[in-house]
Amino acid sequence: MWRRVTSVSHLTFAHKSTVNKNACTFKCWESFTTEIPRKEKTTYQRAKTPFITFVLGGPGSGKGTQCMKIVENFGFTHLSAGELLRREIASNSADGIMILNTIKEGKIVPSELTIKLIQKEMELSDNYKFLIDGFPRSEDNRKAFEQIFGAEPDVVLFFDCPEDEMVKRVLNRNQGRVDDNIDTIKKRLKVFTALNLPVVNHYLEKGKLYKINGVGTVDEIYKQVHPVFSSFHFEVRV
Ligand SMILES: Nc1ncnc2c1ncn2[C@@H]1O[C@H](COP(=O)(O)OP(=O)(O)OP(=O)(O)O)[C@@H](O)[C@H]1O
Ligand SMILES: Nc1ccn([C@H]2C[C@H](O)[C@@H](COP(=O)(O)O)O2)c(=O)n1
Ligand SMILES: [Mg+2]
Repeated sequence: MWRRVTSVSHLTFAHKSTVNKNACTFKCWESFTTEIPRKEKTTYQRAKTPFITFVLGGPGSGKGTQCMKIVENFGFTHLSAGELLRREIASNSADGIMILNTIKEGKIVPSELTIKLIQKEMELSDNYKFLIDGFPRSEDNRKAFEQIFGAEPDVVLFFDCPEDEMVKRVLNRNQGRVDDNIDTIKKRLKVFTALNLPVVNHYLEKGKLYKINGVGTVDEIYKQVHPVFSSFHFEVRV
């Protein structure tokens, strides 16, 4: 079952909170068993209504891991903003050096650039269901997306995970990422608290946020994620 929760005090983490105190009255769906309120019977179909899910959470909170399971079960196309940026670095494009330096510093790449990469992938895809992982990372990302796409996400997943667990996972990841070192992780966590939590709160206000407890095994966490999507009516691809 999903219940609407009214307190966001648990979002303050170890840092000084940027959470809006008024957020206490906002809507947020938090799971405690597997039942979930039925959504309106909108049918999502390519060329008519793209179904957009933003996937938020701190570094190492498990966004990419859970996205793989959503793809397997619901046929979404997974677009990781970080992965698109890393691909851009690898392609030696004109922006590559700037992106690399920004990522090394744990900072956020200019919104227009990231959105351009996301938009290109969406246009190349014949799918209509998208997981946009690691985006929006800031209010600037969010506003620029809404302005350029003229659309808001249908669902926002937020993986809520303690910092010590996130640090442990990132340091054990072993994928050769330039930002998986303790100095950059500390910077990424600060940026997450300062810039990403306001985005989380924005979607909390809008009643679009599904807060997932990011602690547990991959399967335990996915048990909270699955009912979010099984409550929607996706049409068979045309
Ligand atoms: N529930 C879990 N328990 C233990 N380890 C996990 C869990 N989920 C993911 N991991 C591992 O933790 C690491 C980080 O996970 P993942 O890459 O999915 O995080 P992320 O949120 O996408 O991070 P980033 O924002 O840095 O890309 C990976 O090595 C992954 O295998
Ligand atoms: N919207 C985004 C997403 C990512 N980045 C940069 C900064 C992140 O630290 C890095 C890695 O992203 P991740 O793979 O952890 O999602 O990519 C950004 O600037 N803007
Ligand atoms: Mg990731």
